[in-house]
Amino acid sequence: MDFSDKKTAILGAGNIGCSIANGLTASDIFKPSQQTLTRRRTDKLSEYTEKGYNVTSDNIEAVKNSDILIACVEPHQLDGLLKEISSALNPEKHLLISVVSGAKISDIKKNIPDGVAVVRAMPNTAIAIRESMTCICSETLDNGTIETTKAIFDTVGETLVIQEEQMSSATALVACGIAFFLRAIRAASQGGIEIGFSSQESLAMATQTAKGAASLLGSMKNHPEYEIDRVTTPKGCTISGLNQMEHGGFSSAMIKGILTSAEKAEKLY
Ligand SMILES: NC(=O)C1=CN([C@@H]2O[C@H](COP(=O)(O)OP(=O)(O)OC[C@H]3O[C@@H](n4cnc5c(N)ncnc54)[C@H](OP(=O)(O)O)[C@@H]3O)[C@@H](O)[C@H]2O)C=CC1
Ligand SMILES: O=C(O)[C@@H]1CCC=N1
Repeated sequence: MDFSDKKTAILGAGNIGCSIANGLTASDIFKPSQQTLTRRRTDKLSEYTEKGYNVTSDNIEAVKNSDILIACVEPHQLDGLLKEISSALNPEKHLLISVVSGAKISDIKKNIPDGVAVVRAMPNTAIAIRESMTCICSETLDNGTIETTKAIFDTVGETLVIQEEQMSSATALVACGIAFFLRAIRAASQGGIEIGFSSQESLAMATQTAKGAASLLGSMKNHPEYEIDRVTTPKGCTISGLNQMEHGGFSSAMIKGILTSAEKAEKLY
């Protein structure tokens, strides 16, 4: 899909908003000059002004100058943003993509004019380096909005179209998930320090090992346990370490954390 004559507005350019902007620029699908970033404290976006993005605190101006709007404010800020931009929304022109956790399409539609296309997307911060997993949903699958949204997010990682009922689960597994795996890498590097590596060495070793594990699954398409079986030499040290981790609740802690995050995501808006 060609977006060369389209413009985007990231409404609420904080952590995920700026990550999306960086990813879209890295993918070359939108140049910085095609992207407007908004937030109230625009001084915090000076590096983006320098890179050629349009930066403003005026959401209405951003909406009027753009085709694809990506709402990236915190859940409690969403209604205020939508009420503010409502009069500038044009059903013939705009596609509104919300990455806001917990806010359903029906919630969003209450605050905007009839006919404006609304899609929800749930990316993660690895979108900045085009390695996101992004889950997408819309009310209807036949109006082209999913295709457009997918075409955009396909350039910055993998995408999966899901039912809206699964969106809070996707938030936990995909969006929060980045933090969970980062914590696992930190724990591994702390273990590495205890067995004799410097902090720097240990983090580099844990990071590359985690990357290798993820790439193995991505390339070989095997189940993790199949790849684990190839590491656990009988009577060896890997199975001793794995079993010790399971006695400490490793898998259980990850599963319970994901359940807790999914429950919280459902209640965020
Ligand atoms: N962080 C993540 O990894 C992910 C977050 N999400 C969702 O994305 C949303 C944003 O999260 P996150 O980036 O972490 O939060 P941040 O607080 O970092 O970003 C929100 C931004 O919105 C700006 N903002 C608030 N009100 C307005 C307004 N009226 N007009 C314009 N800008 C406004 C804030 O800046 P200022 O105060 O200067 O206006 C801030 O920079 C949340 O709904 C979250 O659930 C989804 C997926 C992943
Ligand atoms: O922590 C949060 O609520 C947001 C949603 C997913 C990632 N960050």
